[in-house]
Amino acid sequence: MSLLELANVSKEFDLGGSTRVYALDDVSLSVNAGETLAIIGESGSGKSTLGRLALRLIEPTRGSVRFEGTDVLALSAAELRKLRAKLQIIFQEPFESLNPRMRVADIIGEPLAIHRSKMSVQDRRARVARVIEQVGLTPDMAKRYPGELSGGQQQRVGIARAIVTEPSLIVLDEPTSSLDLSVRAQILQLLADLQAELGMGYLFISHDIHTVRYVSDRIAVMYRGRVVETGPSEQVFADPQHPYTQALLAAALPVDPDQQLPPARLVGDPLSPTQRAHGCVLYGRCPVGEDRCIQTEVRLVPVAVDHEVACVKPGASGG
Ligand SMILES: Nc1ncnc2c1ncn2[C@@H]1O[C@H](COP(=O)(O)OP(=O)(O)OP(=O)(O)O)[C@@H](O)[C@H]1O
Repeated sequence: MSLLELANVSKEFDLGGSTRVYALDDVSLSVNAGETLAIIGESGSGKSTLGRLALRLIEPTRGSVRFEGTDVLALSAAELRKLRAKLQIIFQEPFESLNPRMRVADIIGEPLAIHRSKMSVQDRRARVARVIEQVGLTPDMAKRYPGELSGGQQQRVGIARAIVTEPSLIVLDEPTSSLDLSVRAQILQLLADLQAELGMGYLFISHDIHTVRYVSDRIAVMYRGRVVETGPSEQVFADPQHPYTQALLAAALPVDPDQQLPPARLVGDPLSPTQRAHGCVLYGRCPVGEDRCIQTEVRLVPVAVDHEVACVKPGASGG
């Protein structure tokens, strides 16, 4: 069974009058235990909206969200609080997400006070000490304040706070993009080690193709609120089918000298977020777009095992 299952989820933000932002448009995806599903796309593609929606920090306009089989949208406030022990989130800016006036041990222990209120003070302390060690912090850091730590150490505190209640899924919203390259690699390694040890599923949001390639088992490529391609990462990287994925990879990865075809490039201007595309969401920017691309709804269709693409001519731009 999937840990997290989003089915036909849309999110529209009302800007007043009749203006709406179509942040997510009919998105379906799932995350299984122990795996990392990476969501990649440029700024404004709907990645953070998706992550927040998975935790019901915001509500979808349409569609369903299930966690371990439970309808998340039907939960009462008390039930939702309980669920948060199993479904955690780590944000991009560690410092902003940590209370500067609390000591590290209290920050990490706070979810236990909320979700494991019957736990004795002694057990709570022991659990916090164990998690501090698991994330690679030293025991003396327990008494410090976030402002006394480096960015990497702060993110380790954020990770410790997220895993202290033994969640089965963590949403990671650009967890390393505010960190230096060397620190970034260490944090990604820590996240991989923790996943191997604890078996958690990760919904990993990133705009960085290199990070995504390193961390993900499966990938969902988003553009303007829609998933345009999804599949096992290795396969999507080796054989991208959607012109947008091809352009994304061509822009970020070194050119293959054996490659005969010119790299895929996007043309024209992107659709405004307040316009909903009826056909392909990339129409107008796509190097191989045709009239039929806007005349019909473009759905995700299988091109290989577990590999789906929302394009009427997959593989066409050959980037
Ligand atoms: N509260 C809101 N009110 C109105 N529009 C919003 C709101 N939150 C997000 N949006 C819009 O929804 C679209 C998707 O935003 P979202 O933050 O999910 O994208 P993103 O892919 O995470 O981008 P980034 O990488 O820049 O964070 C954007 O056009 C954004 O401006």
